[in-house]
Amino acid sequence: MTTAKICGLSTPVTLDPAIRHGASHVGFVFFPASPRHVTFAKAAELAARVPGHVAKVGVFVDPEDDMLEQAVGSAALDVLQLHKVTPPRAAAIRAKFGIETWVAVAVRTRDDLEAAHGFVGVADRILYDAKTPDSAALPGGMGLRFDWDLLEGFRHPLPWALSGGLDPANVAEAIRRTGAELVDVSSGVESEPGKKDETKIAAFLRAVTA
Ligand SMILES: O=C(O)c1ccccc1NCC(=O)[C@H](O)[C@H](O)COP(=O)(O)O
Repeated sequence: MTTAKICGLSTPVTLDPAIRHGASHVGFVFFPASPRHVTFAKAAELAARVPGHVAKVGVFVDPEDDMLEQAVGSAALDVLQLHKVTPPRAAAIRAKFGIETWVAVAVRTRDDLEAAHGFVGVADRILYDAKTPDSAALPGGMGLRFDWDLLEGFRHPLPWALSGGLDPANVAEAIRRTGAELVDVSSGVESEPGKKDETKIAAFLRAVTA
């Protein structure tokens, strides 16, 4: 059965429905340039509402240890999701924190998928996400989708998740075409950047389990 991470939650009024409607993972973004950024205090407040069967994922962009320490300490994170890290850096973070570690691989072409092989032994999961333009302020959360057919026949070296441009209308097809066991969404369940929408969250989670 496919499960889902709702990413970029920043308020109790959207976190609670995500949990109620069946998210397996909830994501908190620790990146000041993001409209979904949460402070350590806010992350602690949100994390306290998350039951044990739902995993708390911290989302980071090439983070310093100090940032990770404060985020892990305040929000009791279950998973570190790392964007823009090299394999040695991911290995160092995983060794230091001893927490399940995901690495985002930005995809535009079939060659981009090959980066996943570099993370064998240093990450627990690869999140295939759409590559954002070099000029973009964010490496994720922009509602961009990559060509799912690129995954066809690809031998995944690690457990993986599908991300990038998913929404309530396309997620069922995405799962059918790629066989993803875990899907991740952010802007596809928002009414505007950074503002999650309970109705869209519910519809997305319904479509995932349908
Ligand atoms: O969501 C953000 O603002 C963000 C900022 C910096 C790094 C990563 C970020 N999001 C990562 C995610 O896991 C998103 O859910 C993923 O990129 C998919 O986003 P979307 O295409 O908007 O569904």
